Amino acid sequence: MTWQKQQLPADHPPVKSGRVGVLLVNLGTPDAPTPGAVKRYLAQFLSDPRVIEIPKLVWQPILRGIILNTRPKKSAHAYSQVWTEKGSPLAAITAEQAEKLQPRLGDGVQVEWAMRYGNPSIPDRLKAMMADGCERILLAPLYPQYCAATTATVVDEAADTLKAMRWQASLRTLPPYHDEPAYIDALAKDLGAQLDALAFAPEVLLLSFHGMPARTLDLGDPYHCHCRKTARLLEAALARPQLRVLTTFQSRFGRAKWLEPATDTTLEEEAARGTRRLAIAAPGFSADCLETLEELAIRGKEQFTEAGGEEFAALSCLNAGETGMDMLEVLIRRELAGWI
Ligand SMILES: C=CC1=C(C)c2cc3[nH]c(cc4nc(cc5[nH]c(cc1n2)c(C)c5CCC(=O)O)C(CCC(=O)O)=C4C)c(C)c3C=C
Ligand SMILES: [Fe+2]
Ligand SMILES: [Fe+2]
Repeated sequence: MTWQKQQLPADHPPVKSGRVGVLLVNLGTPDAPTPGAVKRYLAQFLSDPRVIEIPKLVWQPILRGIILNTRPKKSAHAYSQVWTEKGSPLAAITAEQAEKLQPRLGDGVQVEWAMRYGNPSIPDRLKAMMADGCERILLAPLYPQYCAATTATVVDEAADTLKAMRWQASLRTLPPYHDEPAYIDALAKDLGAQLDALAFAPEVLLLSFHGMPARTLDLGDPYHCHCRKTARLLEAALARPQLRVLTTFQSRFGRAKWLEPATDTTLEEEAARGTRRLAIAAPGFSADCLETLEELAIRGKEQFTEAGGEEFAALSCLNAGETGMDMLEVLIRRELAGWI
């Protein structure tokens, strides 16, 4: 027992010590596919200044006055199309990733998962891990490509949680892994197998990444470059010269200019220029979610076929499959060096 622990009040719960924690974090999702739950989630998500970089006094009236009165109903309908028995796909898959990582890392490491927006929250999980004796915690934002709107805000939230503590855990963060051989090889293996299993031979493979306002690139966010590098390395690793590989950005939000080319317009343009068979993959998403299952697999298919395309396949993310879990174990074990 350490000196500090002997000073705890007599009624303090027992403190285990020396454990290592790993907290897997993904973006977040509503608790239910209903307008009310989606509104609560979007209010938190879209109030984050890392996500919407517009002065609060200008943005909050637009968010509260317009967006939160219109978007939740539309988004809830989209969520209801992909919702599962285990809840939101993003939360269910992230939970499964944590569950499968736990035995791979052994008893000395406690694996937990959190959502940056919604539940379970980062503060809730960090406090629970510390109560269980985790004195060293690896924060693992599951975003291969760094972006201030995703990676940085996870670190902010963890730091804000620790800010209120006298006795803090030591934190490390998993760096972006957009060009890690373990990630590129996992994608090439998994997507290659999915392409081979298709009933048709695609002419085009579209690699669709989540979009961002274009000005973030000028402001120095490496996200665009990370996406481009992932795409270039993945194309080389796939080594399918007969397949035309394109990179696009999806999920445009608001009126500002976003990174281009856009996934939806590219799907229409490809069909219009004569492409008949197309497969789409989303290598930037570590888990299937609304953006892949609804926006790409449902709406993307409609966009492509209505413009004249004939065969369309949306390939799944690495999720909690063996290939993806092997990759996560490699990346996380390396960050735990010296801790376990
Ligand atoms: C300006 C708004 C948005 C930015 C910037 C943004 C960046 C960004 N998002 C992801 C990953 C995901 N986004 C998801 C959903 C989603 N994204 C936005 C808006 C912005 N995203 C909204 C409003 C929503 C909610 C759904 C909707 O109303 O359309 C999801 C899926 C969540 C789920 O529950 O399944 C993911 C994952 C990245 C990686 C990113 C920047 C790189
Ligand atoms: Fe998003
Ligand atoms: Fe770039």
